[in-house]
Amino acid sequence: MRVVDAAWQEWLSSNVARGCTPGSMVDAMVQAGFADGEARVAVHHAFDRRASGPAAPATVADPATNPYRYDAAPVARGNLIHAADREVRVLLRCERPQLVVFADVLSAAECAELIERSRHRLKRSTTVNPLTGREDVIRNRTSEGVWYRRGEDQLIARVERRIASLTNWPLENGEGLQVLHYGTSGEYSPHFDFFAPDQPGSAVHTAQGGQRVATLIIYLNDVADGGETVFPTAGLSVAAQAGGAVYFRYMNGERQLDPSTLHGGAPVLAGDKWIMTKWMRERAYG
Ligand SMILES: O=C(O)CCC(=O)C(=O)O
Ligand SMILES: [Fe+2]
Repeated sequence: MRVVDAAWQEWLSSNVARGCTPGSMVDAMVQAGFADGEARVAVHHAFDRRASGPAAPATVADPATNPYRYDAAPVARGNLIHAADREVRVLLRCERPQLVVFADVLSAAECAELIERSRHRLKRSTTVNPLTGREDVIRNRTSEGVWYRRGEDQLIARVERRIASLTNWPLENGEGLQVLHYGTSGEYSPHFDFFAPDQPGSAVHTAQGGQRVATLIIYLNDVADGGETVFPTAGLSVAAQAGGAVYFRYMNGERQLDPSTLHGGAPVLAGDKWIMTKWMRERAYG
């Protein structure tokens, strides 16, 4: 008979913090050799502990006074990651900021289908107003987008399962996928994907699912010139190549937010650019 030792306690609290469901945790413990009743009690207590202590407030790290501590990212190690139904190649890993570039997340046919089905649904993109929390159309984000509900159809559901496996983050913690289109000269100036903790408008967005913790941007076409995803603080840019993707993680287990994940979409200099983005939350979303 197994006992809930310190290592299991640690496992329980980190899975509660990651937003796992009680059922999936009980199943995992039973598979590891715990009796069903015992697993249920341990999981129940782990959720109680979280309910009794408020989570530390999220804070933006400061390189001078409070540097970001890089804990282990959930993405698996290795050069090839088995992501549900597809083998995905790793092209580059960066530790500071925590970033991984992938090839072949989507097939050419999947990219083409996602572009075609999005083309007629596009709307001018908005940006969250940090003061009000409302979505505003602003000049520094010249793109058009469409949101897909989670699991909206078979293709979206399959891609979401693949992304959850690739990023090793629960599917339920993901926002709906967003497809974005930039025409020639379209761009998105540098910004953070997390909600600024000190801005009153952020509470509206974090009320459900908590903070954003990581982003996966998938490129749906090859951009003829320009349109890289740029990380100005890190001095890094990722070229848009159909089926490839960039993952970056900006919140650690202590709820620090990494300012070196500042990023944007560089102006498209020739042709157009299509991307699909998955934002991941601390807890179940939607
Ligand atoms: O267009 C890009 O490469 C970046 C897009 C982005 O940062 C976003 O949608 O949040
Ligand atoms: Fe972004």
